[in-house]
Amino acid sequence: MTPILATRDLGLDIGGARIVADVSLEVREGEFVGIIGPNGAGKTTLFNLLSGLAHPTAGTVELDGRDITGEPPFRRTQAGLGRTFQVSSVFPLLDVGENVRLAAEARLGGAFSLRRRARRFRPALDRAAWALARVGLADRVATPAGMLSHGDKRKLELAMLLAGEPRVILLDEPMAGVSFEDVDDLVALIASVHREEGKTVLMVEHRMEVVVGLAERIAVMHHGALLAFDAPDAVMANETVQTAYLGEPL
Ligand SMILES: Nc1ncnc2c1ncn2[C@@H]1O[C@H](COP(=O)(O)OP(=O)(O)OP(=O)(O)O)[C@@H](O)[C@H]1O
Repeated sequence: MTPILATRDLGLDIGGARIVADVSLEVREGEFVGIIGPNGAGKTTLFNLLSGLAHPTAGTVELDGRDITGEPPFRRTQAGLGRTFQVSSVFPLLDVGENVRLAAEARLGGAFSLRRRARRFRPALDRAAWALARVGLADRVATPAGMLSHGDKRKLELAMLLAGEPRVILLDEPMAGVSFEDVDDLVALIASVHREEGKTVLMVEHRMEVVVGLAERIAVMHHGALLAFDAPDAVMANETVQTAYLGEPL
């Protein structure tokens, strides 16, 4: 079966430095892939290459078997590739509902408009309402996004992503900055989005215990290269991976 997302010998050199090197991976439709690796391993850069924010100096990116390497980010979003960022990307002064509506409108191809009358763009509103309910924020619709807790901001970002109806979602450290007591809640939400909405998920996450609990396969990056890409048990038993982490417990 054609992988839903694939990279072939993907590489990025900047000023002679090898940031991403020869990364070839195939992700199956509906799969949950965790991406781990030490700071500076190239995980976010890989996401930038997948989402079109960075252009590779070698190799290709394919979505549904189609080469999208030369396509800009918005075309990839329209083709079903959505992502979140390591740093929260909500509009803090807009309320929760407006944040999600703008995300839904962007996907439906409407021009951004905060003043658009509701009835003129019903589909975006409906989709936004569905996405907010899906992440459990329906009762916060009128709250300015900047006033949400970190955990709820992450849920809002997930709602903004879901409003765009992606088939593949790239989550860049979705638990970053979230307080300890909110992590379980967010992990459960991400797991249910994967399971119940049938989304293909790639998630960068530092905490190994979180990745192992969610991912069907784990990609380990080190110095820009893919060190291993396998089931969690196999990755944890992999000597090269253990050596790369210099004895850090995985
Ligand atoms: N545009 C750029 N110019 C120069 N160096 C860059 C650029 N983008 C990334 N790098 C470098 O490439 C390396 C990989 O960065 P990247 O942010 O992808 O790592 P990461 O695995 O996501 O790290 P972290 O876990 O800290 O977020 C880092 O050393 C970074 O400084």
